[in-house]
Amino acid sequence: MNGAYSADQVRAAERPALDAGMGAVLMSRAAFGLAVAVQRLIRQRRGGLYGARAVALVGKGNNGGDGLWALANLARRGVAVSAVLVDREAHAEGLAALRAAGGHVLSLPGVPTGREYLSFQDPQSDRYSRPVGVGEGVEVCCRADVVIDAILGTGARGGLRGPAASLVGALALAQAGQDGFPPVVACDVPSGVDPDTGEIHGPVLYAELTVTFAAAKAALFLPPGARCAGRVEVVPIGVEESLGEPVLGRLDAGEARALLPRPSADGHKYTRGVLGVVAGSEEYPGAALLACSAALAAGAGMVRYYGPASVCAVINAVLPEVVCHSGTAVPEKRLPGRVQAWLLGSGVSGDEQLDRCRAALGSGEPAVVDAGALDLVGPGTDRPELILTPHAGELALLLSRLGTEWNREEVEARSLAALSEAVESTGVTVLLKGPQTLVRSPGGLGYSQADGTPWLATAGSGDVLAGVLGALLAQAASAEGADDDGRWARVAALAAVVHGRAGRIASGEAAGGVGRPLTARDVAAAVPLVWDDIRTGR
Ligand SMILES: NC(=O)C1=CN([C@@H]2O[C@H](COP(=O)(O)OP(=O)(O)OC[C@H]3O[C@@H](n4cnc5c(N)ncnc54)[C@H](OP(=O)(O)O)[C@@H]3O)[C@@H](O)[C@H]2O)[C@@H](O)CC1
Ligand SMILES: [K+]
Repeated sequence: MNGAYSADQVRAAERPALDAGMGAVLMSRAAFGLAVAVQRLIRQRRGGLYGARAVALVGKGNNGGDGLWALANLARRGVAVSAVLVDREAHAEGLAALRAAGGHVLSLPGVPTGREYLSFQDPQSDRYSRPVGVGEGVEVCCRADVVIDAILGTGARGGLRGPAASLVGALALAQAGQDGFPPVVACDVPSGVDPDTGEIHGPVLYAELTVTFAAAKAALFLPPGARCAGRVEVVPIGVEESLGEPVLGRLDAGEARALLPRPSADGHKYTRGVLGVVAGSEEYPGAALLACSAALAAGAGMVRYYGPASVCAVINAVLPEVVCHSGTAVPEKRLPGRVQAWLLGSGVSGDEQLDRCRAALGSGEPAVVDAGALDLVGPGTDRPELILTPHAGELALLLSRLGTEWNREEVEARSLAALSEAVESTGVTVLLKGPQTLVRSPGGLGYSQADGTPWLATAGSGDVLAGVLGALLAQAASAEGADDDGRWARVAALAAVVHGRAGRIASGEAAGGVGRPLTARDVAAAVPLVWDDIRTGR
């Protein structure tokens, strides 16, 4: 499985090698991997390295050291390279290597440029670094073929400060406003992003590629930081065996393939999982239709629908496979018919549907709790088999109801903290919808999935996800074994994979296209194709 690790975990894994005096070896492996990735990018853009220009923004620590060594490597291959020093110190050996390879050294205002600075780095040198203002720093970057962001890595605490913040702030404006801004390659993590939480404090550059060492850092899996990271490439540096368990997992195609349910030869519709759906309302019948079609498409053995007679009529006109029950819920009584799992809340409104949701929740089976039913889950519920599926705004409302004031923007800015608080307060599993879908349950590993496409942000898409998750939950609940702490989070992560991939199929991206608009119905229709698509392991 792909996993993401905290800065402390990576530091601990590096410790034995550092104690054995291998720090320089680790850095040379990291810098070499970074240089190779940058060369590849330059070749894609210009065909060759000759005449190309690379600039690195260089901080005071080892992240800056990686950038300096990578520039030295690029200089030896004919690339014209410059380092822009943004702090009062720089990695001494890296700086010496860059100078020896013929690289230029520029420093920002507030960064010493005179002999006292150089004497700290290189007592023999009579060369001064050239002072540049923020404006010239921006121009130098804009003329480059690639900008390497090597200001802060796993040693970052808080956002960029001082000269670095001024330069990155100005570059971020240029990047936002200028089509021809060169691609940015982030060294280990985008500077300004907290490596453990993905939170962004202050200015930050959007990278096309992040080259990260030993393993992905948690920030590369967590919004909003992950959105600044672009594509992520992991460069092994020889400490990977010591990393231990990741803090966040990501199901890859192979694992998703192994987890996707398949019917057994002697199975029947009941052993394949019966899903009870309380969704939609007279006001929003479409949510019920989408949820039921997605559940059928994701392989539920049978779908029972519970709701108003008018919605039952709509469903049966389009989906004759669904067994509909229009009776109202009697307090304290089970809804009729056996099910292995529930999908509750998508598009529900009115007391009748909420009573049905309450009755279903009281029955003890696992359930997807979406939209209108989220209000039914309170503090200390302590049922990991309930999977809540809020978006950022709904999670903010849930947390506020549980006792801490949050708004949507705060959830988006601190998504891991928000998710963790919801899980800890309620004791249920939570799937936070978004470009990176985050999942956590009270026990076991959390997940971050990024399988979809921006085209999925369309009305009804959440109802389809809820239907897929409901069907997978019913199938997981009726399957033998796999009764471990992590099963609920794993099912939720798998649903995110299926939904995301169905979106990429419906948008044409899975077949190599550039993407096209889709409807939630298109996504539901593409769900069964995921079983084939995932077999190719792409
Ligand atoms: N260890 C190894 O063997 C290997 C490490 N590798 C590489 O090293 C990177 C980690 O290096 P690192 O530990 O030197 O930290 P790094 O991120 O460069 O920060 C440096 C200093 O910046 C400062 N600082 C902090 N926050 C700040 C802020 N907001 N604004 C301004 N300054 C701030 C803070 O100093 P302080 O301010 O506390 O004096 C901090 O000490 C890692 O990401 C990878 O790229 C690879 O080569 C593989 C081998
Ligand atoms: K960086």
